[in-house]
Amino acid sequence: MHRGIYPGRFQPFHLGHLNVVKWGLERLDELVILIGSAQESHTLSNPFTAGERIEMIRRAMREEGISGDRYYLVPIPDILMNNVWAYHVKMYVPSFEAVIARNPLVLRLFKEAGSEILVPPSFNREKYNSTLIRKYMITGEEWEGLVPSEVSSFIKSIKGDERLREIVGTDKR
Ligand SMILES: Nc1ncnc2c1ncn2[C@@H]1O[C@H](COP(=O)(O)OP(=O)(O)OP(=O)(O)O)[C@@H](O)[C@H]1O
Ligand SMILES: NC(=O)c1ccc[n+]([C@@H]2O[C@H](COP(=O)(O)O)[C@@H](O)[C@H]2O)c1
Repeated sequence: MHRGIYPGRFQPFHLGHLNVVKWGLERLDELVILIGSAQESHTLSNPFTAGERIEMIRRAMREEGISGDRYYLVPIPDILMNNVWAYHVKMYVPSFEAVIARNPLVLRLFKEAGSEILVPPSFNREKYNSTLIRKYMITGEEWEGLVPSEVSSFIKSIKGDERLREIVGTDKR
């Protein structure tokens, strides 16, 4: 069994993330999708709760035909000590050998903790990045095509784009 973890904030989960998951599952038997900053929600950088992120990712996996036997979803709150974060993560997830990331801090911390490092390619990063998607939700530009369709319908069902506009004060109601 070759298992890996894929940490991210997934605010929201987009098509770049989905491509990374598929890339990871071609190389690993199982993937733990680690929902980081799980304590965060209702802010400009982190509008969605951990529970909402779990739901959007599960729907995206189902839409893509990825079996629940191949992945876990584990939310983990941040801690104040980077030096022990990799060990903190190990306490909450099934045992793993590999880490998938492009985030330099995440790569550094797991390299120091002795994990195997897998760096995926950048999948259309200029389009597929959550900061841009959150910006489009605020300005009203088309963001729906940048996320799996199950993610856009879920976000609309919870009025997530409206929440973001209210948080930044651009919603005029
Ligand atoms: N389009 C992409 N292609 C490949 N890797 C990606 C892509 N987008 C994000 N990643 C990687 O996935 C991991 C989790 O990403 P994260 O949840 O921070 O998304 P993000 O789009 O970078 O979000 P934000 O803009 O809010 O920081 C990180 O290692 C990040 O580098
Ligand atoms: N000290 C810590 O708690 C610590 C350290 C490094 C990364 N993380 C988390 O890992 C996740 C990494 O994901 P991103 O690549 O989306 O930033 C984030 O949620 C980040 O906060 C936490």
